[in-house]
Amino acid sequence: MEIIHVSAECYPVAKAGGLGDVVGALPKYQTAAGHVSKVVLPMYRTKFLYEHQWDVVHKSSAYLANTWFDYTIIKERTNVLGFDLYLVDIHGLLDREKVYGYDDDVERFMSFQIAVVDWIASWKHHPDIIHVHDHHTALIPFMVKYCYQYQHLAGVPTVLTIHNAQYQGWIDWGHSDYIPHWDGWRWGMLDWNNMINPLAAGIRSCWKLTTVSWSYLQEMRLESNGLEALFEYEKGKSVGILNGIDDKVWDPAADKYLDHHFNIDSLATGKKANKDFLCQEFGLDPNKPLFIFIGRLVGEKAAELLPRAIGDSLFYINQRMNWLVLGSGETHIEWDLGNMRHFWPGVYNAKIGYNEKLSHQMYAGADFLLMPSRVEPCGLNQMYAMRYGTIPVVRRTGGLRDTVKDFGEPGGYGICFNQASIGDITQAVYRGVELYQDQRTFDALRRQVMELNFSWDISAEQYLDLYKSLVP
Ligand SMILES: Nc1ncnc2c1ncn2[C@@H]1O[C@H](COP(=O)(O)OP(=O)(O)O[C@H]2O[C@H](CO)[C@@H](O)[C@H](O)[C@H]2O)[C@@H](O)[C@H]1O
Repeated sequence: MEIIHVSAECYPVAKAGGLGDVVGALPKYQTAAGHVSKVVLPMYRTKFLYEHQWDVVHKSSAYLANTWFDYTIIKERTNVLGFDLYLVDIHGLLDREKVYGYDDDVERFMSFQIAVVDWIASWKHHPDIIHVHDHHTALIPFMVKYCYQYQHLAGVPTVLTIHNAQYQGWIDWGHSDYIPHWDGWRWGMLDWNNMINPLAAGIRSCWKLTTVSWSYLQEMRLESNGLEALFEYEKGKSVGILNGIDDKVWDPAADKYLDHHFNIDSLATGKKANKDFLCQEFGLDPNKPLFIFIGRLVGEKAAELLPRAIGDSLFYINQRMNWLVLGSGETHIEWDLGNMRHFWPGVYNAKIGYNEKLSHQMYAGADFLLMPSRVEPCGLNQMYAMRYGTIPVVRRTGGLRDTVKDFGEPGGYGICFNQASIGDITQAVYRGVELYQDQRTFDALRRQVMELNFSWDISAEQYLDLYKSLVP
């Protein structure tokens, strides 16, 4: 089967969060299973671009409204990632250093999608599946169905995976001409609350809709930033498939970012060596349990609760733990978390920014990982943490609910709580501190989480079954 993934991110080419991890891993597993899985993403100016060799495979032009733009498709020469990787170069629009965050993001991702469809439309054959991810690529299912010039692609099955329904890519109706000439009777497929809503258009136009956990699929019908009724309406074509993790990249026995490798047999010494390193680097106490947070500092992750929750847990639990935070996001949260370093020297530290290497070192060296998320479609951090013998402390929501079971329940191994509140977080931290004192139980749980299998093998199979149901 030939599958084309179209995405804004793909690790290690360009990653801003979990989307990059998924698109960097799933195609690898699909290719290993004997399929042709291709990834197409914008050509940003990233390190990966300059460190690899590329061949030009297609050059053409298209319109964005009344503006004619040239695009070039280049392909990585050696298949270094384990699948075919294509980048779309649109000079002046896509060739920037960051993935998102520019004033013209609408124009950037619109022209990217047009170029991708225009390129696929020029092929002599049709791919079996076009698989798009999140709102940046969600207009593609609409375009192949309803844009006159791409009508011959209308029979190609499209799958939309929603990694995060909070962001929908809203476009003003004044820019409806950004979409190549389309069947005007279909305006209702694009509209949601008097705006063009690319995510809503993708949900309506795609053949199958998937989300990255079963629980998130249910939750979206109740809370999805305005699209609740649509998810309810389209439930017949919706499926929840839990993300996996790339167990080659995330392997404590071979992780290229770690100085001290370990496996389940050397868990105690390996974790200690990594923890000692972190504590030394960040001026923390290696004899106390180390709690970490890694992620985007935004409301969805309940990140604005962190300063109070960390402060309260240090105060009320008598500084019987250390904290290390890695993240970037809203400025006031960054500022609060950075500033706290002066109040809690020796037990708290934070690195504000994005740092892939440090994130691996933290999963390896920590005792507990906190995820108090308000919304968590799947969550990868908790799975990475467990693979590195770190106990997850999570709010019961979305994929966190599906992957972590409280150690108080039969067969459980993590710490779970219900509310994204200071009280619930502090209480959960207290349970962690107490658990750490009971070294036998704590060690047994660390072994248990390391043995859990979150590999992509199972989920990749589920995607293939879904594709097969669409291909004649
Ligand atoms: N400052 C920083 N420095 C280094 N690394 C950092 C970092 N901040 C985040 N990361 C990394 O980014 C990834 C975050 O992945 P998540 O899945 O937890 O969240 P995200 O909300 O981005 O993804 C969305 O898509 C994914 C994929 O489907 C869903 O799992 C998730 O629930 C959904 O919100 C992890 O690899 C993490 O280590």
